[in-house]
Amino acid sequence: MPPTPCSLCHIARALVKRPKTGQQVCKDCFFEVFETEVHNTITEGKGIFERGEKVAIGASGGKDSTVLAHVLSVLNKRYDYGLDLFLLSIDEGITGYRDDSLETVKQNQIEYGLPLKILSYNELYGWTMDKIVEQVGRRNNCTFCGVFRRQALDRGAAQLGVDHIVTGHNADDIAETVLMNIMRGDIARLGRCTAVTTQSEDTIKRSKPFKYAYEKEIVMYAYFKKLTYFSTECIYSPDAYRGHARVFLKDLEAIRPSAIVDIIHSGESFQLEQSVQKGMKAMQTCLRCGYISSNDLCKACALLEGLEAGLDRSALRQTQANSSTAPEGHRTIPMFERYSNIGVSQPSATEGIEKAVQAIEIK
Ligand SMILES: Nc1ncnc2c1ncn2[C@@H]1O[C@H](COP(=O)(O)OP(=O)(O)OP(=O)(O)O)[C@@H](O)[C@H]1O
Repeated sequence: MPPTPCSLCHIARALVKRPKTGQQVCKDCFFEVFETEVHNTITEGKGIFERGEKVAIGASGGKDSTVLAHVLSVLNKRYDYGLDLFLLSIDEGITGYRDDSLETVKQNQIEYGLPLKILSYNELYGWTMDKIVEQVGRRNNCTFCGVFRRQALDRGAAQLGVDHIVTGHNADDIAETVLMNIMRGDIARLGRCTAVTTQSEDTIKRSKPFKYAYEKEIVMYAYFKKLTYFSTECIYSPDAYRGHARVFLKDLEAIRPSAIVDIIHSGESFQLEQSVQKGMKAMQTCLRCGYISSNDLCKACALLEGLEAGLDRSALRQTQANSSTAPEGHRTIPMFERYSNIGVSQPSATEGIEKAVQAIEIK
């Protein structure tokens, strides 16, 4: 049988069947179409970047963020976005996992010529995930890790003086999140989980340029480009609830590959009713560390208090009666400095409270 020609250039031999569209394409056309789709996500509407912006790529050493670092470097040059790119890695303190993947990031730093900053949970919170798992067990550890990482990325970005963080969340991740938010009835998160860029008051802008990139295509891209990435799963138990959504999504994808993008489109079409929006809490700054929070204590400080008190589950159930200072001898996260490198002063905790009060005041 003669070889199938590429359905895009019609010249070279088709070597891959695109998981997203079923098109049979040659390697070069696959690279081009993959990169162009990411470029389209980046430039759609008024675009996610501004010229001259300093952008931190959340780099875990895994396939998604490695491909993101590579593709962003390529597109930044090809389309002259004018971005100043950095790699930002969070060391969660997971022996035999993150220490190995960080070695991959260090290699990427050399390959892509991008400056790298590594910030650890240990220096920020005084805890490693190894220590946390020792105390709380494996069951709830993903909650701690997710909350701590989110804040650690913001703090790392502030230290780098960047205004924008991009992560390698892909189409599969986003479709899973839509499903999870529906299953949990988390309407507020459902309303914002499909946005390419999110930014609330006084938080660093975050974007997901791989919003429409299928995980399978990211793996194919990394494989054909021979990129160096770390492919081991986290050694601690995965998020069980997300695991169910993932299995369900993979089953749907096997029957109908467009299921992933269809679920994202469904998520995009949800609109929050005004009554839901009104019920959402105003933001203030955490009384213990100054990080943006909808309660007196941010989630990370509430979790730390739980850890310090030797409890495992108390933390997410924040009480409004929290004290404003850490108990004696207990660790406080260094005060959050949103603008540490660019000389703009950060609002004080009281200013944060005043702002929150103003936000809910009926005038
Ligand atoms: N330790 C970390 N340091 C910096 N960024 C991270 C870290 N962990 C995750 N991220 C960012 O969050 C994104 C989603 O993380 P997730 O834990 O879902 O990993 P993933 O889907 O396996 O991604 P990857 O293949 O990049 O590890 C990553 O692509 C990366 O941009």
